[in-house]
Amino acid sequence: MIKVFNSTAQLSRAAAEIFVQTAQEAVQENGRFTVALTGGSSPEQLYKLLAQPLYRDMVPWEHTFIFWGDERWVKLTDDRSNAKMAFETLLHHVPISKSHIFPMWGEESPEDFALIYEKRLLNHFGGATPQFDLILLGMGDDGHTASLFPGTSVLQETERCVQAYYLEPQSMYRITLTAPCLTQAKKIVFMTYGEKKAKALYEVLEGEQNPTQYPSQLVQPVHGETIWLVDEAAASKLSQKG
Ligand SMILES: O=C(O)[C@H](O)[C@@H](O)[C@H](O)[C@H](O)COP(=O)(O)O
Repeated sequence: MIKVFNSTAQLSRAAAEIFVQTAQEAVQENGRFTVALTGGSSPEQLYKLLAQPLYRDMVPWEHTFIFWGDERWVKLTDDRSNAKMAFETLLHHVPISKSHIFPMWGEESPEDFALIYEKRLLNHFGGATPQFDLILLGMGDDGHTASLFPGTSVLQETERCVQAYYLEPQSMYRITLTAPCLTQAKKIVFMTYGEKKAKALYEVLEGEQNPTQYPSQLVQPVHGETIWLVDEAAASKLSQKG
């Protein structure tokens, strides 16, 4: 499903409403809400909205569990950290227990921590395949999502749920949920806006199947649904506009 908005404010409000509704339904059905946050700049408005009383007071934070879809392998105090951004815009401002928040970073090596995070996920899901109630994602102007970047070997992963690898172009380690893990989600929401994303969004949604070049194409939920929240600029090359 693709929803096109004429402003990022409207797009972020729609994302906040989906977050609240999904959280309430998950807690009603299963007693808890497990969500993976995205990094980058696209979700910042959403996180700030969720920290405002209007939305904050509708989320069952005491039954909410926060993971991440990916992370840059930098300290949590580093401005490039996805977790730092989420704490500053959202998590420091809502009544959620620190024991319910699982930053995707540790003192171990990135490869060792990927194994630790994977075990943490499996424990959270009782040893079964992790199935998030909601995964928030962004998309880069090259069509990457989470830290699934074009042409990287992590795109071929079929078993592991979490992988860490050195991303040459950015000269940094990245750690990410893999495609097999993302596709198990019950609901995936992409937030993508800006003219710079238009070509990649067209290629991902309407172009040839080419997930190595456009990794966002890998995110096809097995059981769940994908909702693309986009603005008019990003949707400018699409024929089908929701
Ligand atoms: O760690 C990250 O950078 C994100 O997880 C990444 O996948 C992001 O969602 C896209 O790069 C889009 O980034 P923007 O929202 O800043 O355009």
